[in-house]
Amino acid sequence: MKISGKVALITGGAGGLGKAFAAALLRAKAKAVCLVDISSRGKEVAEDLRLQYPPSQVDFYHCDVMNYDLFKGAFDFVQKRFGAIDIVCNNAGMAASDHNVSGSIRTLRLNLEAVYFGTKLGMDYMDKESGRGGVIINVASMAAFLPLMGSMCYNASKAGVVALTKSAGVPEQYEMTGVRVNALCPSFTETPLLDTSSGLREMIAQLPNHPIMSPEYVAEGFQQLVENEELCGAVMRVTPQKGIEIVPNRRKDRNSSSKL
Ligand SMILES: NC(=O)C1=CN([C@@H]2O[C@H](COP(=O)(O)OP(=O)(O)OC[C@H]3O[C@@H](n4cnc5c(N)ncnc54)[C@H](O)[C@@H]3O)[C@@H](O)[C@H]2O)C=CC1
Ligand SMILES: CC/C=C\CC(=O)/C=C/C=C\C=C\C=C\[C@@H](O)[C@@H](O)C/C=C\CCC(=O)O
Repeated sequence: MKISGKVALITGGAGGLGKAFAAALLRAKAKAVCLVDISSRGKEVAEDLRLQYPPSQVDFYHCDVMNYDLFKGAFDFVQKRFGAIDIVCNNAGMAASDHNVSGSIRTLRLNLEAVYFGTKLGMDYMDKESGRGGVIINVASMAAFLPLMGSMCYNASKAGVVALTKSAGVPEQYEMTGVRVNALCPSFTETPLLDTSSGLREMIAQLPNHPIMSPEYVAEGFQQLVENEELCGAVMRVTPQKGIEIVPNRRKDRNSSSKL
């Protein structure tokens, strides 16, 4: 998809990766980006981006994406204001350690349930019937494949996002909807999330050859998932060791008559 002139909705847009994704779209001349976040910090982030990237429009919509009706309100707002939605990024996320039961349940709800809401809403608003097609990027993590110790629900939520995305992005579905759905799986990235779990930075520092990536580098992968029309149901890993790579899709190696 050519980004120029397009309209995007990014959840968790007040945070590290969400802001970097918004900036990447704005540099590529998106018409408008709406940052959807529970933190009122999003207002200043939107203001900052608006000043940096005229004449693109940048809005902030305050919303808890774990509430389906409130989240739908964000889609209605963007649709009404700009006439269409082309790009949805389900990025809002959190991490809690295993001993924190309520935090772990909230992690599953925000990182997986709300990504389901955003994927369903993205399809409802962008499919060929109500919209003009589009692309959904769901932010998972390398933790989907290489679990972080002490973060069962975080790891499970991210593995769930990968499975959910592959399901939503099967080619047969894309033919009907015109909406591509892809997953982005970064390794450790320099954002405020790394300061929410005690001892996490120390643990990362002890890993051999494990530099923390910049949000701007991860945003390069994000931009490829938006732009490359070949990618649907794709899972992209972004790591300092291997760079930006697409996880091979086994379906392609199978007999073409198989639906599995
Ligand atoms: N930083 C890292 O090392 C990695 C992060 N990720 C994923 O990237 C995504 C973005 O995280 P970061 O930018 O790193 O963290 P962050 O903490 O900077 O950003 C998360 C954003 O989500 C927002 N948010 C939290 N609860 C919300 C809710 N109920 N409704 C709406 N917004 C809500 C926060 O206010 C915040 O702005 C997350 O899904 C995270 O799991 C994946 C791999 C590595
Ligand atoms: C608690 C939340 C904290 C951080 C956010 C997050 O999502 C962290 C990611 C966790 C795991 C990252 C693992 C990263 C591994 C890579 O850097 C490489 O070591 C892996 C490279 C290739 C993989 C080879 C393979 O498949 O085995």
